[in-house]
Amino acid sequence: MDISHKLEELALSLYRIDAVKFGDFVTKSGIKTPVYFDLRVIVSYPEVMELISLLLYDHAIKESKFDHVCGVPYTALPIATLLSVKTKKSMLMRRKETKSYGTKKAIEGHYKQGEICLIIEDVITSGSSVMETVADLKKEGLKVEEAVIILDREQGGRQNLESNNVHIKSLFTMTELINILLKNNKISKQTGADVINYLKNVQAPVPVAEVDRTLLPYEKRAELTSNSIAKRLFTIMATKKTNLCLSVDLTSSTKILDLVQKVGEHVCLVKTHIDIVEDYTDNFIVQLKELAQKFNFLVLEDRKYADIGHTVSLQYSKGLYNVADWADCVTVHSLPGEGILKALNDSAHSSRGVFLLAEMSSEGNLITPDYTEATVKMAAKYPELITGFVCQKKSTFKDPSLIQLTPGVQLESSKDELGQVYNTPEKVILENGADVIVVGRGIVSAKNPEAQAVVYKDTLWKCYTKRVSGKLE
Ligand SMILES: O=c1ccn([C@@H]2O[C@H](COP(=O)(O)O)[C@@H](O)[C@H]2O)c(=O)[nH]1
Repeated sequence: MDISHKLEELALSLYRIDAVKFGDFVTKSGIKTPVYFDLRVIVSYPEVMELISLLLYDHAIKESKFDHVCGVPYTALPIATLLSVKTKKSMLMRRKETKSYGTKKAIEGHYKQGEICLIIEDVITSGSSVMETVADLKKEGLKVEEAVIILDREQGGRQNLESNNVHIKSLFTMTELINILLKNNKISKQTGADVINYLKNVQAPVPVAEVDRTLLPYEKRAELTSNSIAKRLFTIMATKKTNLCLSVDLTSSTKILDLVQKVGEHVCLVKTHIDIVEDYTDNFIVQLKELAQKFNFLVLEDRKYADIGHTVSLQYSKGLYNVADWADCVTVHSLPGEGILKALNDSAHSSRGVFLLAEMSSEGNLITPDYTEATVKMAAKYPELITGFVCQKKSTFKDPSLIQLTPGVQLESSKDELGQVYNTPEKVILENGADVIVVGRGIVSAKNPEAQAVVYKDTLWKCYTKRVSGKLE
């Protein structure tokens, strides 16, 4: 087969069926782009599916050694199916949805530990979707050495994956595809130039050490992170225009569900202390997760794990509460050392995250600046696990891909009788760098919690927009 001729045929087919579009688009995380790929449409064109599988086979996988293929959900699933049939290698399927409370596996299909799985994907941008699939396969003891891709958007995905020891073969880079369309007069020189300029801009690395993370909008920070929960949380905040986390510190499951039903639309995150719920049942979690889906918020279990790794892995995934099954993220102390992160990294589903406690809001707490610094250093080794820090100061960390979760917030500065220190929204967002703001009793104990949640939401969002627009006094 004349590969370059066939690749040209595929590029033109993708253009013809509208899998490649040019114009003013906004990505899921709010970034403007002049080109958009939607390869979901290929399932309506069997001749294009056939050409893709032929090219992937001939160009990318004929020489590869593997026991299974696994498509990244969802667009790549039918392509993986065709390649499984063509290569006579079995297919594995990764569930993208959260497991339904302990019954379903993340990877479906028959396999043995140590076998090699080849990944199939349609388009890579940062490579994070491929990495999520790789992480789940590796947790099952499978080896993943290679991913074959139709289109590489040249936005860091190849480098990210190669640095995680996943070798990439793609049919096209974005530049190669644009050049074919230009050569065949499908797009104007101006459109081609717009795409190339866009690529130059997005490829310019963000100098992490120099950037002031607090001036970047959540949309941009969603693009920078490799942590799947941080990406979702940044995106939810940008979409729902709220950075309010409700700390639902009530002891009755009915009261919790009732409050969350009322304020769910105003929050990006609901924080639980599951061990204070007096009438806990699995059905309570089912209902909480239904509300999370309905109102598009994530759930943080503020368990503040602080034991040796082995014990924490049991506390996290066993026992009455089975936190690993339902909490999108959990809080963890760094005090016991790295073993606690190793344990969670091994037992956590790839779409789970950790907020590490680097500072606390309570008066007289024993955390020192050295402890905080060591905590931040420890987190850097686990980028896929760490969503951010529970902390109080802007200077605690620099990385814009991580989230600052700040508790101890009420509309007026004050203290409670047990040493909790409250700062105002202005102080924590504009001065202290908070990204997600935890409010408990400020809402829960209000006469009208729903109305008070709206007041907090609006005040907090106003401070954030002031911060990113650079209009700081
Ligand atoms: O340093 C910390 C870490 C966690 N928390 C938790 O946040 C909420 C705050 O509730 P309020 O009613 O707004 O005081 C609570 O669940 C704490 O466990 C914190 O306060 N400080």
